[in-house]
Amino acid sequence: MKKYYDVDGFLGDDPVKAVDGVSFDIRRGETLGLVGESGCGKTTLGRTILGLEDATDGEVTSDGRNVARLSGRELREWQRDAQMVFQDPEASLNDRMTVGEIVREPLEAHDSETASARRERVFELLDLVGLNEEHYYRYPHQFSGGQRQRVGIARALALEPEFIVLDEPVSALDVSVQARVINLLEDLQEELGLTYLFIAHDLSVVRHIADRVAVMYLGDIVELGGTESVYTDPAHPYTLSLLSAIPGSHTGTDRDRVTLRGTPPSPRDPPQGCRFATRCPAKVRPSEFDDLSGIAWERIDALHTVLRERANTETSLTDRLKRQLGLAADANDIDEVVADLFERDASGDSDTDATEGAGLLTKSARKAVEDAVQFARRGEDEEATAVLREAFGSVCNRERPERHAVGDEGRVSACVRHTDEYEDPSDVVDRRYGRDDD
Ligand SMILES: Nc1ncnc2c1ncn2[C@@H]1O[C@H](COP(=O)(O)OP(=O)(O)OP(=O)(O)O)[C@@H](O)[C@H]1O
Repeated sequence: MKKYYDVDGFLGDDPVKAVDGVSFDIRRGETLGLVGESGCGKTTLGRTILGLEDATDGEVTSDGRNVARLSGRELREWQRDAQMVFQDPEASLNDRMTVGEIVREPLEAHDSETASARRERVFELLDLVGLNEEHYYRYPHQFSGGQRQRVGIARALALEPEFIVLDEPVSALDVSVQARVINLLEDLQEELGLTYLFIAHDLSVVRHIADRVAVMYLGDIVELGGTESVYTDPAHPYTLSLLSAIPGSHTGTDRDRVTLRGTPPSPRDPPQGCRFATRCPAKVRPSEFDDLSGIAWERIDALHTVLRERANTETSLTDRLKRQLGLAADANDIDEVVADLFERDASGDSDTDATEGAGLLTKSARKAVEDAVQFARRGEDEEATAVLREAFGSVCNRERPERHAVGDEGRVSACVRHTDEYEDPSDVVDRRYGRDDD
Protein backbone atom coordinates (compact mmCIF):
# COMPACT_ATOMS: atom_id res chain seq x y z
CA MET A 1 0.00 0.00 0.00
CA LYS A 2 1.18 3.50 -0.79
CA LYS A 3 0.00 6.89 0.36
CA TYR A 4 1.47 9.94 -1.31
CA TYR A 5 0.52 13.54 -0.49
CA ASP A 6 0.64 16.54 -2.84
CA VAL A 7 0.58 14.32 -5.89
CA ASP A 8 -0.49 17.19 -8.12
CA GLY A 9 1.73 19.67 -6.33
CA PHE A 10 0.97 23.31 -7.06
CA LEU A 11 4.68 24.03 -7.43
CA GLY A 12 5.36 20.86 -9.37
CA ASP A 13 7.30 19.43 -6.42
CA ASP A 14 7.69 15.71 -5.98
CA PRO A 15 4.92 14.15 -3.90
CA VAL A 16 5.49 13.35 -0.23
CA LYS A 17 5.86 9.58 -0.15
CA ALA A 18 4.53 9.21 3.40
CA VAL A 19 3.88 5.47 3.02
CA ASP A 20 5.71 3.90 0.13
CA GLY A 21 4.92 0.27 -0.49
CA VAL A 22 4.18 -1.60 2.74
CA SER A 23 2.58 -5.02 2.99
CA PHE A 24 1.66 -6.77 6.21
CA ASP A 25 -1.29 -8.11 8.08
CA ILE A 26 -2.77 -7.57 11.48
CA ARG A 27 -4.11 -10.70 13.11
CA ARG A 28 -7.40 -10.83 14.91
CA GLY A 29 -6.96 -10.28 18.63
CA GLU A 30 -3.32 -9.23 18.50
CA THR A 31 -1.58 -5.97 19.27
CA LEU A 32 0.74 -5.00 16.46
CA GLY A 33 3.16 -2.27 17.53
CA LEU A 34 4.27 0.24 14.88
CA VAL A 35 7.44 2.11 15.76
CA GLY A 36 9.76 4.54 14.04
CA GLU A 37 11.04 8.12 14.22
CA SER A 38 8.74 11.09 13.92
CA GLY A 39 7.65 11.68 10.34
CA CYS A 40 8.30 8.15 9.07
CA GLY A 41 4.64 7.71 8.14
CA LYS A 42 3.07 5.90 11.12
CA THR A 43 0.02 8.13 11.47
CA THR A 44 -0.54 8.17 7.73
CA LEU A 45 -0.42 4.39 7.65
CA GLY A 46 -2.94 4.14 10.51
CA ARG A 47 -5.29 6.66 8.90
CA THR A 48 -5.12 5.00 5.51
CA ILE A 49 -5.91 1.59 7.01
CA LEU A 50 -9.05 3.07 8.55
CA GLY A 51 -10.06 4.69 5.27
CA LEU A 52 -9.60 8.24 6.63
CA GLU A 53 -7.16 8.73 3.74
CA ASP A 54 -7.43 7.18 0.29
CA ALA A 55 -4.52 4.89 -0.57
CA THR A 56 -2.54 6.11 -3.58
CA ASP A 57 -1.88 2.52 -4.56
CA GLY A 58 -2.58 -0.91 -3.16
CA GLU A 59 -5.41 -1.83 -0.88
CA VAL A 60 -6.54 -2.52 2.66
CA THR A 61 -8.65 -5.62 3.12
CA SER A 62 -10.66 -6.76 6.09
CA ASP A 63 -12.18 -10.24 6.05
CA GLY A 64 -11.29 -10.38 2.37
CA ARG A 65 -13.11 -7.15 1.49
CA ASN A 66 -11.33 -4.13 0.01
CA VAL A 67 -12.39 -1.46 2.47
CA ALA A 68 -12.07 1.34 -0.10
CA ARG A 69 -14.80 -0.27 -2.21
CA LEU A 70 -17.37 -0.72 0.55
CA SER A 71 -20.64 1.13 0.33
CA GLY A 72 -23.99 1.25 2.06
CA ARG A 73 -24.45 -1.13 4.96
CA GLU A 74 -21.00 -2.73 4.59
CA LEU A 75 -19.31 0.67 4.74
CA ARG A 76 -21.25 1.64 7.86
CA GLU A 77 -20.26 -1.67 9.42
CA TRP A 78 -16.58 -1.05 8.70
CA GLN A 79 -16.83 2.46 10.12
CA ARG A 80 -18.19 0.97 13.34
CA ASP A 81 -15.71 -1.89 13.41
CA ALA A 82 -12.58 0.21 12.98
CA GLN A 83 -11.85 3.17 15.25
CA MET A 84 -8.98 5.44 16.20
CA VAL A 85 -7.68 6.86 19.48
CA PHE A 86 -5.54 9.97 19.03
CA GLN A 87 -2.31 11.04 20.62
CA ASP A 88 -3.31 14.31 22.14
CA PRO A 89 -6.52 14.00 24.16
CA GLU A 90 -6.45 17.76 24.63
CA ALA A 91 -6.65 18.55 20.95
CA SER A 92 -8.87 15.66 19.89
CA LEU A 93 -11.79 16.32 22.26
CA ASN A 94 -14.14 19.20 21.58
CA ASP A 95 -13.88 21.45 24.62
CA ARG A 96 -17.34 22.93 24.09
CA MET A 97 -19.04 19.56 24.52
CA THR A 98 -19.60 17.71 27.79
CA VAL A 99 -17.98 14.33 28.20
CA GLY A 100 -21.43 12.78 27.86
CA GLU A 101 -21.98 14.48 24.51
CA ILE A 102 -18.51 13.54 23.27
CA VAL A 103 -18.97 9.84 24.00
CA ARG A 104 -22.58 9.88 22.77
CA GLU A 105 -21.84 11.54 19.43
CA PRO A 106 -20.84 8.39 17.50
CA LEU A 107 -23.96 6.63 18.84
CA GLU A 108 -26.14 9.41 17.48
CA ALA A 109 -24.53 9.13 14.08
CA HIS A 110 -24.92 5.37 13.87
CA ASP A 111 -27.69 4.16 16.16
CA SER A 112 -31.41 4.21 16.12
CA GLU A 113 -31.64 3.77 19.90
CA THR A 114 -33.76 6.03 22.10
CA ALA A 115 -32.12 8.96 23.90
CA SER A 116 -32.35 7.27 27.29
CA ALA A 117 -30.84 4.02 25.97
CA ARG A 118 -27.94 6.03 24.58
CA ARG A 119 -27.44 7.73 27.93
CA GLU A 120 -27.31 4.35 29.62
CA ARG A 121 -24.80 3.17 27.08
CA VAL A 122 -22.59 6.21 27.76
CA PHE A 123 -22.71 5.49 31.52
CA GLU A 124 -21.65 1.92 30.76
CA LEU A 125 -18.77 3.14 28.61
CA LEU A 126 -17.60 5.60 31.26
CA ASP A 127 -17.61 2.79 33.77
CA LEU A 128 -15.70 0.55 31.38
CA VAL A 129 -12.84 3.04 31.14
CA GLY A 130 -12.68 3.77 34.86
CA LEU A 131 -14.74 6.99 34.93
CA ASN A 132 -18.18 7.39 36.51
CA GLU A 133 -21.64 8.84 35.97
CA GLU A 134 -20.86 12.21 37.49
CA HIS A 135 -18.20 12.79 34.84
CA TYR A 136 -20.98 12.81 32.22
CA TYR A 137 -21.73 16.51 32.68
CA ARG A 138 -18.18 17.77 32.94
CA TYR A 139 -16.07 19.33 30.23
CA PRO A 140 -12.73 17.96 28.97
CA HIS A 141 -10.73 20.86 30.44
CA GLN A 142 -11.88 19.82 33.91
CA PHE A 143 -10.02 16.53 33.53
CA SER A 144 -6.41 15.44 33.85
CA GLY A 145 -4.56 14.19 30.75
CA GLY A 146 -5.06 10.55 31.73
CA GLN A 147 -8.79 11.05 32.28
CA ARG A 148 -9.14 12.85 28.97
CA GLN A 149 -7.50 9.92 27.24
CA ARG A 150 -10.01 7.64 28.99
CA VAL A 151 -12.77 9.77 27.45
CA GLY A 152 -11.14 9.35 24.03
CA ILE A 153 -11.05 5.59 24.56
CA ALA A 154 -14.69 5.48 25.69
CA ARG A 155 -15.68 7.37 22.56
CA ALA A 156 -13.72 4.97 20.35
CA LEU A 157 -15.45 2.02 22.06
CA ALA A 158 -18.95 3.45 21.70
CA LEU A 159 -19.80 1.53 18.54
CA GLU A 160 -18.33 -1.76 19.77
CA PRO A 161 -15.44 -1.85 17.32
CA GLU A 162 -13.26 -4.88 16.65
CA PHE A 163 -10.16 -3.02 15.61
CA ILE A 164 -8.63 0.17 17.03
CA VAL A 165 -5.70 2.21 15.77
CA LEU A 166 -4.10 3.70 18.87
CA ASP A 167 -1.99 6.59 17.63
CA GLU A 168 0.57 7.34 20.34
CA PRO A 169 -2.19 7.02 22.95
CA VAL A 170 0.07 7.61 25.95
CA SER A 171 2.86 9.81 24.55
CA ALA A 172 1.32 13.01 25.89
CA LEU A 173 0.84 11.59 29.41
CA ASP A 174 3.05 11.54 32.48
CA VAL A 175 4.96 8.30 32.88
CA SER A 176 2.99 7.30 36.00
CA VAL A 177 -0.30 7.80 34.16
CA GLN A 178 0.96 5.98 31.05
CA ALA A 179 1.10 2.66 32.85
CA ARG A 180 -2.48 2.97 34.05
CA VAL A 181 -3.82 3.79 30.59
CA ILE A 182 -1.81 0.92 29.09
CA ASN A 183 -3.26 -1.45 31.68
CA LEU A 184 -6.73 -0.22 30.84
CA LEU A 185 -6.12 -0.85 27.13
CA GLU A 186 -4.89 -4.35 27.88
CA ASP A 187 -7.90 -5.12 30.09
CA LEU A 188 -10.29 -3.82 27.46
CA GLN A 189 -8.60 -5.89 24.79
CA GLU A 190 -9.07 -9.03 26.81
CA GLU A 191 -12.62 -8.25 27.83
CA LEU A 192 -13.85 -7.14 24.43
CA GLY A 193 -11.62 -9.22 22.15
CA LEU A 194 -10.14 -6.14 20.47
CA THR A 195 -7.39 -5.99 17.86
CA TYR A 196 -4.94 -3.10 18.16
CA LEU A 197 -2.51 -1.30 15.91
CA PHE A 198 -0.44 0.50 18.53
CA ILE A 199 1.61 3.39 17.12
CA ALA A 200 4.47 4.75 19.20
CA HIS A 201 7.91 6.23 18.98
CA ASP A 202 8.64 5.04 22.53
CA LEU A 203 10.03 1.56 22.12
CA SER A 204 9.72 0.54 25.76
CA VAL A 205 5.94 1.08 25.78
CA VAL A 206 5.57 -1.08 22.70
CA ARG A 207 7.67 -3.87 24.13
CA HIS A 208 5.26 -4.07 27.02
CA ILE A 209 2.01 -4.14 25.06
CA ALA A 210 2.67 -5.53 21.57
CA ASP A 211 2.61 -9.17 20.45
CA ARG A 212 4.40 -8.32 17.24
CA VAL A 213 6.20 -5.17 16.21
CA ALA A 214 6.68 -3.47 12.84
CA VAL A 215 9.60 -1.08 12.49
CA MET A 216 9.07 1.75 10.03
CA TYR A 217 11.65 3.94 8.35
CA LEU A 218 10.83 6.61 5.78
CA GLY A 219 7.57 5.14 4.54
CA ASP A 220 8.68 1.52 4.58
CA ILE A 221 8.45 -1.33 7.06
CA VAL A 222 12.01 -2.57 7.46
CA GLU A 223 11.48 -5.30 10.04
CA LEU A 224 8.44 -7.12 11.40
CA GLY A 225 8.24 -9.97 13.87
CA GLY A 226 7.41 -11.21 17.36
CA THR A 227 8.13 -8.46 19.89
CA GLU A 228 10.49 -10.38 22.14
CA SER A 229 12.54 -11.76 19.29
CA VAL A 230 12.83 -8.35 17.61
CA TYR A 231 13.83 -6.70 20.90
CA THR A 232 16.35 -9.29 22.00
CA ASP A 233 17.82 -10.09 18.60
CA PRO A 234 17.11 -7.24 16.16
CA ALA A 235 17.94 -8.12 12.57
CA HIS A 236 17.69 -4.90 10.59
CA PRO A 237 20.43 -2.27 11.04
CA TYR A 238 17.78 0.37 11.69
CA THR A 239 16.15 -1.71 14.44
CA LEU A 240 19.62 -2.29 15.88
CA SER A 241 20.25 1.44 15.94
CA LEU A 242 16.88 2.30 17.46
CA LEU A 243 17.17 -0.30 20.19
CA SER A 244 20.72 0.56 21.10
CA ALA A 245 19.43 3.96 22.18
CA ILE A 246 17.20 2.52 24.93
CA PRO A 247 19.04 2.59 28.22
CA GLY A 248 18.93 -0.75 30.00
CA SER A 249 17.55 -2.69 27.05
CA HIS A 250 19.25 -5.94 26.20
CA THR A 251 20.93 -4.46 23.20
CA GLY A 252 21.60 -1.18 24.96
CA THR A 253 23.66 -2.81 27.68
CA ASP A 254 26.01 -4.88 25.62
CA ARG A 255 26.51 -2.54 22.73
CA ASP A 256 27.56 1.04 22.59
CA ARG A 257 24.89 3.32 21.38
CA VAL A 258 24.80 3.33 17.60
CA THR A 259 24.72 6.93 16.49
CA LEU A 260 22.61 7.60 13.47
CA ARG A 261 24.31 10.27 11.44
CA GLY A 262 22.35 13.27 10.20
CA THR A 263 18.61 13.71 10.00
CA PRO A 264 16.22 11.39 8.15
CA PRO A 265 16.00 12.21 4.45
CA SER A 266 12.91 13.97 3.13
CA PRO A 267 10.01 11.70 2.10
CA ARG A 268 9.73 13.89 -1.01
CA ASP A 269 13.13 12.74 -2.13
CA PRO A 270 13.94 9.41 -0.45
CA PRO A 271 17.32 7.81 -1.22
CA GLN A 272 17.43 5.40 -4.13
CA GLY A 273 17.97 1.77 -3.27
CA CYS A 274 17.62 1.10 0.43
CA ARG A 275 15.88 3.95 2.23
CA PHE A 276 18.22 3.59 5.18
CA ALA A 277 21.46 3.44 3.17
CA THR A 278 22.42 7.06 3.83
CA ARG A 279 22.48 6.51 7.60
CA CYS A 280 23.12 2.80 7.85
CA PRO A 281 25.90 1.63 10.19
CA ALA A 282 26.15 -1.64 8.23
CA LYS A 283 26.02 -0.36 4.66
CA VAL A 284 27.76 -2.66 2.19
CA ARG A 285 31.00 -1.15 0.93
CA PRO A 286 32.05 -1.54 -2.71
CA SER A 287 34.77 -4.16 -3.13
CA GLU A 288 37.02 -1.94 -5.24
CA PHE A 289 37.80 -0.03 -2.03
CA ASP A 290 38.61 -3.11 0.05
CA ASP A 291 41.93 -1.60 1.01
CA LEU A 292 40.38 1.40 2.78
CA SER A 293 40.50 1.19 6.56
CA GLY A 294 37.47 1.38 8.85
CA ILE A 295 38.48 4.83 9.96
CA ALA A 296 38.76 6.04 6.35
CA TRP A 297 35.18 4.83 5.72
CA GLU A 298 33.96 6.55 8.88
CA ARG A 299 35.38 9.80 7.63
CA ILE A 300 34.09 9.43 4.09
CA ASP A 301 30.67 8.72 5.59
CA ALA A 302 30.99 11.80 7.75
CA LEU A 303 31.87 13.98 4.75
CA HIS A 304 28.96 12.49 2.84
CA THR A 305 26.60 13.35 5.70
CA VAL A 306 27.86 16.93 5.92
CA LEU A 307 27.34 17.44 2.19
CA ARG A 308 23.92 15.84 2.24
CA GLU A 309 22.76 17.99 5.14
CA ARG A 310 24.05 21.07 3.37
CA ALA A 311 22.34 20.05 0.15
CA ASN A 312 19.06 19.71 2.06
CA THR A 313 19.22 22.98 3.92
CA GLU A 314 21.15 25.38 1.80
CA THR A 315 18.53 26.05 -0.82
CA SER A 316 17.15 29.38 0.30
CA LEU A 317 16.72 32.06 -2.28
CA THR A 318 19.49 34.19 -0.78
CA ASP A 319 21.88 31.27 -0.93
CA ARG A 320 20.98 30.59 -4.51
CA LEU A 321 21.43 34.26 -5.40
CA LYS A 322 24.73 34.39 -3.58
CA ARG A 323 25.88 31.38 -5.51
CA GLN A 324 24.87 32.91 -8.82
CA LEU A 325 26.89 35.96 -7.91
CA GLY A 326 29.86 33.82 -7.03
CA LEU A 327 29.49 34.71 -3.34
CA ALA A 328 29.13 31.22 -1.98
CA ALA A 329 30.51 32.33 1.36
CA ASP A 330 28.86 29.44 3.21
CA ALA A 331 30.69 26.93 1.08
CA ASN A 332 34.15 27.95 2.28
CA ASP A 333 34.03 25.96 5.46
CA ILE A 334 34.08 22.72 3.46
CA ASP A 335 37.87 23.01 3.40
CA GLU A 336 37.79 23.14 7.19
CA VAL A 337 35.71 19.98 7.28
CA VAL A 338 37.97 18.15 4.85
CA ALA A 339 41.07 19.22 6.76
CA ASP A 340 39.54 17.94 9.99
CA LEU A 341 38.54 14.65 8.47
CA PHE A 342 41.44 13.76 6.25
CA GLU A 343 44.42 16.01 6.90
CA ARG A 344 44.65 16.49 10.63
CA ASP A 345 44.29 13.88 13.27
CA ALA A 346 40.60 14.23 14.01
CA SER A 347 40.56 11.80 16.91
CA GLY A 348 41.84 14.46 19.30
CA ASP A 349 44.16 11.85 20.77
CA SER A 350 47.56 13.46 21.19
CA ASP A 351 49.33 10.08 21.23
CA THR A 352 48.33 9.39 17.66
CA ASP A 353 50.52 10.54 14.84
CA ALA A 354 49.17 13.89 13.69
CA THR A 355 49.79 13.00 10.06
CA GLU A 356 47.73 9.81 10.22
CA GLY A 357 44.79 11.42 8.47
CA ALA A 358 46.79 12.22 5.35
CA GLY A 359 47.48 8.57 4.66
CA LEU A 360 43.89 7.46 5.15
CA LEU A 361 42.76 7.57 1.58
CA THR A 362 44.02 5.54 -1.32
CA LYS A 363 44.71 7.34 -4.58
CA SER A 364 41.34 6.62 -6.19
CA ALA A 365 39.43 7.42 -3.01
CA ARG A 366 41.31 10.69 -2.65
CA LYS A 367 40.46 11.60 -6.25
CA ALA A 368 36.73 11.07 -5.61
CA VAL A 369 36.86 13.13 -2.41
CA GLU A 370 38.69 15.93 -4.20
CA ASP A 371 36.16 15.95 -7.04
CA ALA A 372 33.32 16.18 -4.55
CA VAL A 373 35.02 18.95 -2.63
CA GLN A 374 35.45 20.98 -5.81
CA PHE A 375 31.69 20.98 -6.30
CA ALA A 376 31.12 21.77 -2.66
CA ARG A 377 33.44 24.78 -2.78
CA ARG A 378 31.16 26.24 -5.44
CA GLY A 379 28.17 25.52 -3.21
CA GLU A 380 26.99 22.70 -5.48
CA ASP A 381 26.35 20.28 -2.67
CA GLU A 382 23.94 18.07 -4.53
CA GLU A 383 26.49 17.42 -7.22
CA ALA A 384 29.15 16.86 -4.57
CA THR A 385 26.92 14.28 -2.88
CA ALA A 386 26.31 12.60 -6.23
CA VAL A 387 30.07 12.27 -6.82
CA LEU A 388 30.55 10.51 -3.49
CA ARG A 389 27.54 8.28 -4.08
CA GLU A 390 28.83 7.33 -7.50
CA ALA A 391 32.32 6.54 -6.21
CA PHE A 392 31.54 4.88 -2.90
CA GLY A 393 27.99 3.63 -3.49
CA SER A 394 27.15 -0.05 -3.42
CA VAL A 395 24.25 -2.43 -3.88
CA CYS A 396 22.58 -0.58 -0.96
CA ASN A 397 22.35 2.59 -3.03
CA ARG A 398 21.08 0.81 -6.10
CA GLU A 399 18.58 -1.84 -5.07
CA ARG A 400 15.62 -1.64 -2.80
CA PRO A 401 16.18 -4.63 -0.52
CA GLU A 402 13.74 -7.50 -0.49
CA ARG A 403 12.31 -8.88 2.69
CA HIS A 404 14.16 -11.87 4.02
CA ALA A 405 13.00 -14.41 6.57
CA VAL A 406 15.12 -14.03 9.71
CA GLY A 407 14.98 -15.79 13.05
CA ASP A 408 11.81 -17.75 13.66
CA GLU A 409 8.03 -17.24 13.73
CA GLY A 410 7.77 -15.58 10.35
CA ARG A 411 9.99 -12.63 11.16
CA VAL A 412 11.10 -10.57 8.16
CA SER A 413 13.75 -7.92 7.65
CA ALA A 414 14.48 -5.92 4.51
CA CYS A 415 18.27 -5.75 4.30
CA VAL A 416 20.52 -7.07 1.57
CA ARG A 417 22.89 -8.36 4.26
CA HIS A 418 20.53 -11.22 5.03
CA THR A 419 21.73 -12.96 1.88
CA ASP A 420 24.67 -15.40 1.88
CA GLU A 421 26.76 -13.00 -0.13
CA TYR A 422 27.25 -10.58 2.77
CA GLU A 423 28.14 -10.56 6.43
CA ASP A 424 25.19 -10.32 8.81
CA PRO A 425 24.23 -6.74 9.82
CA SER A 426 24.55 -7.34 13.55
CA ASP A 427 28.11 -8.70 13.13
CA VAL A 428 29.07 -5.59 11.20
CA VAL A 429 27.49 -3.29 13.77
CA ASP A 430 29.10 -5.21 16.62
CA ARG A 431 32.50 -4.85 15.06
CA ARG A 432 31.98 -1.19 14.38
CA TYR A 433 30.56 -0.21 17.75
CA GLY A 434 32.10 -2.92 19.87
CA ARG A 435 30.22 -5.49 21.90
CA ASP A 436 31.39 -6.12 25.39
CA ASP A 437 31.43 -9.89 25.53
CA ASP A 438 32.67 -10.03 29.08
N1 LIG B 1 -1.89 15.98 4.84
C1 LIG B 1 -0.60 15.95 4.53
N2 LIG B 1 -0.13 16.62 3.45
C2 LIG B 1 1.18 16.58 3.10
N3 LIG B 1 2.12 15.89 3.78
C3 LIG B 1 1.72 15.22 4.87
C4 LIG B 1 0.36 15.20 5.30
N4 LIG B 1 0.26 14.43 6.42
C5 LIG B 1 1.52 13.99 6.67
N5 LIG B 1 2.39 14.46 5.74
C6 LIG B 1 3.84 14.16 5.67
O1 LIG B 1 3.98 12.76 5.55
C7 LIG B 1 5.10 12.30 6.28
C8 LIG B 1 4.65 11.25 7.29
O2 LIG B 1 3.86 11.87 8.30
P1 LIG B 1 3.18 11.07 9.49
O3 LIG B 1 2.44 12.06 10.34
O4 LIG B 1 2.41 9.95 8.93
O5 LIG B 1 4.44 10.51 10.27
P2 LIG B 1 4.53 9.94 11.76
O6 LIG B 1 5.54 8.86 11.73
O7 LIG B 1 3.16 9.63 12.26
O8 LIG B 1 5.10 11.18 12.55
P3 LIG B 1 4.70 11.73 14.00
O9 LIG B 1 5.18 10.70 14.96
O10 LIG B 1 5.45 13.03 14.06
O11 LIG B 1 3.20 11.90 13.99
C9 LIG B 1 5.70 13.53 6.94
O12 LIG B 1 6.75 13.98 6.11
C10 LIG B 1 4.57 14.53 6.94
O13 LIG B 1 5.07 15.84 6.87
